[in-house]
Amino acid sequence: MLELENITVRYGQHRALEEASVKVKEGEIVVILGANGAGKSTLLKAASGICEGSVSGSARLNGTELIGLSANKIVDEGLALVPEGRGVFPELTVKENLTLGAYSQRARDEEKQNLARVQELFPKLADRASQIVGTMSGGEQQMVAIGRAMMSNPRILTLDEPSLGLSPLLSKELFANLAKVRDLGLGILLVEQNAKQSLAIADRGYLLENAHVTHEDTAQALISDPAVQAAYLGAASSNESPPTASEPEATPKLETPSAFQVKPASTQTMSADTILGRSISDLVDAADEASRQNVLRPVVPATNGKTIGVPSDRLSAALNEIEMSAKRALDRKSSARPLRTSQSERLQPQPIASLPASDQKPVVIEVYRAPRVEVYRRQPGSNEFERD
Ligand SMILES: Nc1ncnc2c1ncn2[C@@H]1O[C@H](COP(=O)(O)OP(=O)(O)OP(=O)(O)O)[C@@H](O)[C@H]1O
Repeated sequence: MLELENITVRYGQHRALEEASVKVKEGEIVVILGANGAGKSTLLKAASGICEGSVSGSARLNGTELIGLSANKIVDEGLALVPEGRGVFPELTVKENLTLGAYSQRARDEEKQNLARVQELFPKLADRASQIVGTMSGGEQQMVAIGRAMMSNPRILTLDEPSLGLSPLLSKELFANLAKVRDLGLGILLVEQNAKQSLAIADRGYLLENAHVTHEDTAQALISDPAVQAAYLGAASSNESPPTASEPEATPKLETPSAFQVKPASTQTMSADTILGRSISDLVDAADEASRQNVLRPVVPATNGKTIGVPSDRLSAALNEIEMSAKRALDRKSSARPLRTSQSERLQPQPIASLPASDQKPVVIEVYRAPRVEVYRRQPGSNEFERD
């Protein structure tokens, strides 16, 4: 059993996780739900020994303390992580990726049996053993990532948002595969934004909000909880009935993969002012005054009551840049074409070649998924968006 107890993580002054406690038994799927920035990835990284922040608390796997061990040693103990973004080697073949997963001491002796188990679970990985992973579809690459983690012969498999970027159909296949992995007797700790599909296969779940575990229950109870429905299952905005635990979801009606996904906004969004500890306009005023006096002055109060000096030239340069960007955006807007009105026109991506000369730049759509920014580009003449 994996027992995470009172895990606290700080990145400098920022508390990303506060006394979080989570348990996962072998043979069960546990899902952690939470808004962007709640601390979900941090919890998985802390348990796996790859967290960049300072970690305290206890993470025991079948009684062995993991905190303080190296990442390799933790894999040796039987905890494997499939990181966000998969972490496969795209230039290597499927077989090479799987073999690399068996580097740990506990896996080397049983490499053959583990490979057979992975290939039985994912027959496609046997059929495509010599395919270069970078040429595979997103869903297939996710299969390789899970297969690679399973090659380390883990007791507990942790996965960070495995369905990210997958079409509804591929996500469905992924969750069905995770249920099969659980049925082999492995414990699965799953961090997911796709609450609906993950709760449908999970046994239990935790809610992580603003660095704290705020609720823990069976998957079925979470599905029926009106607060969970409103925050994570979109109950308020849809007439769909929530899924039933342990029953795979019906085939989604929408079979066309979307060009990109925007994650649901956090219900616990913090204002920039709160994070900075001072209002933005206050900072701008301070930068203004500092640049007039051309002196170095402390402008950002730290949470410990002291102040952090920010060179006035750097701050005003940054603010100038923000202001210039805003002006450029306004200029673009004022010279833009008249708005099109028909629904079908609005849904059609505008071919770049037909735009006026002033608009002949690649279209950039920024999708905010706090605290990160994902940039999607559409090349001239193409209707496809590519993530940077
Ligand atoms: N290496 C780091 N240095 C500084 N702050 C970090 C670092 N990694 C994460 N954080 C911060 O810690 C908080 C929790 O981040 P984390 O990635 O764990 O959130 P999350 O719940 O997984 O979010 P998401 O769903 O967006 O991936 C965020 O405020 C994030 O900005």
